[in-house]
Amino acid sequence: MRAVVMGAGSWGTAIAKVLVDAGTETTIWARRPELAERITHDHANGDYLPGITLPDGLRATSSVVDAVTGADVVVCAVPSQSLRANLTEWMPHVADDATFVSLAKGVETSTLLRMSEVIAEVSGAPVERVAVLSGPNLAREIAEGQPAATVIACRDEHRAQNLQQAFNTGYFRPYTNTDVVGCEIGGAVKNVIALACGMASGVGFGQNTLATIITRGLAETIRLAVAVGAQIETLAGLAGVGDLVATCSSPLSRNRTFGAHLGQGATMQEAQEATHGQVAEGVKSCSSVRALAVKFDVEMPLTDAVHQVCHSGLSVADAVSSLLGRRTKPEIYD
Ligand SMILES: NC(=O)c1ccc[n+]([C@@H]2O[C@H](COP(=O)([O-])OP(=O)(O)OC[C@H]3O[C@@H](n4cnc5c(N)ncnc54)[C@H](O)[C@@H]3O)[C@@H](O)[C@H]2O)c1
Ligand SMILES: O=P(O)(O)OC[C@H](O)CO
Repeated sequence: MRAVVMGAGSWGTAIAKVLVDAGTETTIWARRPELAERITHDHANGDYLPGITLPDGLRATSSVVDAVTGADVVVCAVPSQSLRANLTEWMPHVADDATFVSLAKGVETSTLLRMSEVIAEVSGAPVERVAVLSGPNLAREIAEGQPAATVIACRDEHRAQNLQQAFNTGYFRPYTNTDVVGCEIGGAVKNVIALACGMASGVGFGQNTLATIITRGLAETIRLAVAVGAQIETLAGLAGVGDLVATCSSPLSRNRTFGAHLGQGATMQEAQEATHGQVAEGVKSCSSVRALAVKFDVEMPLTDAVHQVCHSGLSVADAVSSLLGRRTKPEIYD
């Protein structure tokens, strides 16, 4: 199996290292030629993963044709909102029977499509050739070889099992799942909930508040996921609660960090600047997740609040008051 990782940011680079460590022949595509050079010659990607030594076996290129030609597995490692444009550019060079793996955690704002749906639409591939990799996987920890597990979801179980072998190392353990919808909704919504946790910690609230946001965030994630067609068990797994806890708790999370700046009183622009323009997917996906909730008639108060803070100028303090001022209700309802 020959894999190509399209995108040499934090997660693309870490997952390319995983693939090589798993014994899979791997190329990584970087947009900038100088970055491809550095990965090839210095075995480093200091912009995204400073201090990490990449394996000698990892080949890097900035040529799309060179990267994609002959690849059996195309790993899509660019941000959600730019996946469509990037993939459109790559497609003329992708093999007819290639398998796609999406790493992106988001919902397209212009169409409300999940990333696997965007890939199927742009590539014309049947959904059985599109997989998703998602779990509690902060790139830096994986690149350091810290133990973690993930989920590889594909409607074609046999394809998921082949991918499982291609990504399996002594420190990175993939489980298979056929519930692509559950994994994708879990991955997209946890970024929004991590923004809320960041806001709370930025304000100075403690663990009770964070646990409340994580738990109620999981409740609204499950409501949406099930409405869209997911299995509830998936949300109790690595791509649901696992990723939610990791992202909401870790200072390494870009979404949580972005939210923390807002909680400390920064404007959106100041938060962007403070996080050096790094991609916090939830900032855009809170709009598309909220729109999906409206479409499926699902109540998502935390997502609503994050959306209003990020896009309607609501202050974090007013968002807190409005969340706590809602009518009281049972913990469990449909
Ligand atoms: N970083 C993590 O810990 C992590 C872990 C799991 C999943 N993810 C998900 O993986 C996806 C990629 O994340 P990442 O951390 O590698 O992001 P990143 O910002 O570190 O890197 C993004 C890569 O995409 C490239 N790119 C191509 N077109 C782009 C465009 N139009 N705008 C911006 N970048 C463009 C960039 O050059 C860069 O190489 C995201 O959806 C993220 O949610 C990230
Ligand atoms: O840094 P974040 O917030 O994009 O989160 C990274 C990963 O998705 C964690 O699994």
